[in-house]
Amino acid sequence: MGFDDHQETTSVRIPTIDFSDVDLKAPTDASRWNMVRLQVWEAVQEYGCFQATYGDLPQQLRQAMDAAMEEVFSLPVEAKRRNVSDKPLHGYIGSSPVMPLYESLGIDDPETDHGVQSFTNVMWPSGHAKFSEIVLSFSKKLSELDQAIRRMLVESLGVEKKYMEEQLNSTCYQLRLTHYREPQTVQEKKVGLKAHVDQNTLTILHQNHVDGLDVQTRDGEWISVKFAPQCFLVLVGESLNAWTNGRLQCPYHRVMIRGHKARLSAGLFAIPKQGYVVKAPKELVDEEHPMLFKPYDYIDYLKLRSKEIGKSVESPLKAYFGV
Ligand SMILES: O=C(O)CCC(=O)C(=O)O
Ligand SMILES: [Fe+2]
Repeated sequence: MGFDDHQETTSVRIPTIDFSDVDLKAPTDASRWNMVRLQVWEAVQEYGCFQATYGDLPQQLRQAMDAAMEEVFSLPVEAKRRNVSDKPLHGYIGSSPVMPLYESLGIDDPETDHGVQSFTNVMWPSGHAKFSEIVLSFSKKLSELDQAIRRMLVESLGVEKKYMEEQLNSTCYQLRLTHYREPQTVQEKKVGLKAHVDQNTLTILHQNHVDGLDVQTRDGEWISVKFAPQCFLVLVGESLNAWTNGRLQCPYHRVMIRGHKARLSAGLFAIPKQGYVVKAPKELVDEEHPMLFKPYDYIDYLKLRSKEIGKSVESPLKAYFGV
């Protein structure tokens, strides 16, 4: 599982859930909210992911985001290297010998003016208001979807009275922009991004028109995700797997570049805040569900992981913090 980057994919489809008529901020139609909540709950238990149809984020904004990504990735590498962060793995990543097609940039706090401005000013010292505006609107919309999905999950676990605030306030965001250039030679490996589980809480991914993301099922089969036009892919990460004491899957996924077109993706990552210790509520630990992980500091975990980038470990969180 997880290690074999060349195994064939199957035609099973991961579920698509329609958020279009769901009132995300203050649900007025409880029956619609509850119905979608159930679909979300079933999908994350079985697959740890689903596609979300989310018309509140207009197609135009997605296209603007694609154009903005093209523009930022076409900057000289010296400019991109100025994207640094004090958090491990949060800045520019590129020119890796094991993943030659992969290049990514990270924007911390992308749903705030301040976060976006700092990134934009680093990339374009004389400013780029249009870029900032697109990234900010895009991230704000996706963060609303993230909050609604996590509210649904906490309610489904039945711990909303005591832990809703904690769960929703435990995270900050990063927007990670990724460019996978087209393979230039037949010898060049087609692995865009090696199989991995996300370490953060929840990830919501957008891509340009080029597919390439594969997700692994519990049985070890790879599903090729065919993004529908209005869809985003929502993925559970290890921190949410740990917080729910293993009730949700956090699936392995990878990117394979199969054609001759560059792929772009923008993922909103909900990430445990600095200093937050990930620990399952005691209500989610019992005889039937013994505690799976020791409480851990997310940033400490990232530091450990960043030392072994490119290495495959089957259950990395378990290896470090398994009980
Ligand atoms: O580019 C993608 O679609 C996936 C990116 C991803 O899995 C990651 O950055 O963790
Ligand atoms: Fe990922």
